[in-house]
Amino acid sequence: MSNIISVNNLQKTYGSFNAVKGISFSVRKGEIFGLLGPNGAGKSTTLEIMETLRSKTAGEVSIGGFDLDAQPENIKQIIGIQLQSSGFYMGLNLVEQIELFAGLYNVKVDAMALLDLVNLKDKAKAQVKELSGGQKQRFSICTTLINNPQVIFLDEPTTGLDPQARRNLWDLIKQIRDRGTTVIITTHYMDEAEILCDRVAIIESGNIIAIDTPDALIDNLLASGFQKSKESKQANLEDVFIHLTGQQLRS
Ligand SMILES: Nc1ncnc2c1ncn2[C@@H]1O[C@H](COP(=O)(O)OP(=O)(O)OP(=O)(O)O)[C@@H](O)[C@H]1O
Repeated sequence: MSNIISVNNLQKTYGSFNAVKGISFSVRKGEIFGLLGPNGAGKSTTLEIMETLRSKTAGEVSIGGFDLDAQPENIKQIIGIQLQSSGFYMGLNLVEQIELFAGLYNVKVDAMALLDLVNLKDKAKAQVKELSGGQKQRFSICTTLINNPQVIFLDEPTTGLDPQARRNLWDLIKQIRDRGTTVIITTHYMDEAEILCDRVAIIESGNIIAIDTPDALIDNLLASGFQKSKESKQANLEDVFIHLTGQQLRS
């Protein structure tokens, strides 16, 4: 698989504080790539630099063959960025929001088809403030797709969602990947990363300390002699919750 993103020796300092300390990684076309790490590790900073929303201190970034320093406008054309609720316009319904963004991108979209993809067709005439948390997240992911991007960036997309809404969102993100879009995601949830991500980079204090498939990282840990102190059960409380509250998609 060819690389669609390449980051080389990326650094970011805020005053005298080194938030990102010279990280390098590549993202393959069509994969879901996770940036994992504790609070303050530098995930959002890295993501926002790639999204052209934040300046970098040093290093090179290329996306879709375009150089971040020389061709940021070309990069903007081929990426999709997730807006938070505050980025939406009051008083417009979902279809109108999509059409507004499409106008800004100067592209034509089938708003209903996009809403159908994220299972929000029945909310077409609703306003963002009338959506549940999970529906808001699905709509915000929907808006990343308006310009038919090659890469989308999702910053902690499932934070605050209930287990079913999270699983629905995972299915949606996989569906988007399966359509050929590369997905970069940050998350604090390791179960999410394990299920969703093709590869992950673990960032700590501005450095990448591991990068691989979740499977390979787990196998490496086991090969080092790691053992859990307690045998784990075949199901957990989340399985109980999902089983009791039903698997159907919430609307
Ligand atoms: N605008 C800023 N000015 C100064 N320091 C900043 C700024 N933005 C981020 N930082 C610092 O840079 C470090 C990395 O922040 P960043 O938001 O990238 O971390 P993160 O891994 O996304 O964390 P979280 O998981 O909490 O979102 C943190 O120590 C943060 O305090």
